[in-house]
Amino acid sequence: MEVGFLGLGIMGKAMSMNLLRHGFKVTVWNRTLSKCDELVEHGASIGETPAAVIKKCKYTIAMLSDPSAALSVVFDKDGVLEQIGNGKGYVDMSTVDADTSSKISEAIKSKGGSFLEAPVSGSKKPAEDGQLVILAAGDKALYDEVVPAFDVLGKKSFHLGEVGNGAKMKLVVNMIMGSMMNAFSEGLTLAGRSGLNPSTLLDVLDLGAIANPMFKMKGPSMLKNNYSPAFPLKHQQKDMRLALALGDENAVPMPIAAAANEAFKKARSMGLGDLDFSAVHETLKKPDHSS
Ligand SMILES: NC(=O)C1=CN([C@@H]2O[C@H](COP(=O)(O)OP(=O)(O)OC[C@H]3O[C@@H](n4cnc5c(N)ncnc54)[C@H](OP(=O)(O)O)[C@@H]3O)[C@@H](O)[C@H]2O)C=CC1
Ligand SMILES: O=CCCC(=O)O
Repeated sequence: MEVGFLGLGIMGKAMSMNLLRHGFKVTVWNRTLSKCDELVEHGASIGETPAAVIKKCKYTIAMLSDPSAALSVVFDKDGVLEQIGNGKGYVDMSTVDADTSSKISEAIKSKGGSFLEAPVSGSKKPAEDGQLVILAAGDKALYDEVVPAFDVLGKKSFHLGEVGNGAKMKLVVNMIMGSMMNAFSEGLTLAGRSGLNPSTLLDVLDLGAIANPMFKMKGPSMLKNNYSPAFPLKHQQKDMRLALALGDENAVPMPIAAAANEAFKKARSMGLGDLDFSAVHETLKKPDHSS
């Protein structure tokens, strides 16, 4: 199967590498074109623009940072819309809001192409290992056609109905995750400041009812102040912002998510946006008055 891939950031690189490893022919494009080189070393071809990738491939996947990137790649000069048409499918796996996804869907369909949104749960390691959870919605015929790619990228894929449902599901999941990360950070800090060993807290948590893979994976590196990015904090804050907007639309009070969003904003203001989202932990540290 031949696929195009637009966006080779942390996730896009791991996902396209995985497709290549499983025998897919992959044509890649990235805004910073030099990021294509490593993929080419592993057998990928390069498309000079998103339009060139769409022209070459029957199916194209996108994995871009945010709504403005997702819209730009479709609507701008040399973008997806210039070459999409009958018999071509576009699968946007970026995390965006339902409105953005619907705008892209309408534009693609108006040119005769088919569209699927398919954001994912799971981070860098699951992307490398093909263990993502795929939250697809939109054209069911396209979904059925790209299942072989989803089977390589993920451990499970859902088709959630009409366009927008995948985006909403993803935002709800990440809203919960961002709130949990803040509670976890507060707990680690409280343990340390009140004279407990935070490492022992990790062991206790892991044996109880709130044990989860995120605490287990992130806890030890947070205690070492290691925030090497798997899921960049700026993207987590974008997801909190979009989830809060969904809460506004539906009149759902979300005081916990709102507080978590403020903490992620504070972390961004401290210059931590490109670090892992667990760097929100740094917002709780005492300022250093030693100098
Ligand atoms: N990292 C993670 O754990 C997960 C991330 N996600 C979501 O997946 C998406 C990608 O995340 P991730 O790979 O971590 O992000 P990165 O920041 O690593 O990569 C972002 C990608 O978007 C591209 N991009 C940004 N702005 C534009 C633009 N205006 N026009 C064209 N391309 C642009 C970047 O290009 P360039 O290289 O030129 O900057 C890069 O390829 C996001 O929506 C994120 O929320 C979902 C699940 C997990
Ligand atoms: O959007 C990012 C999700 C990260 C994860 O599910 O571990």
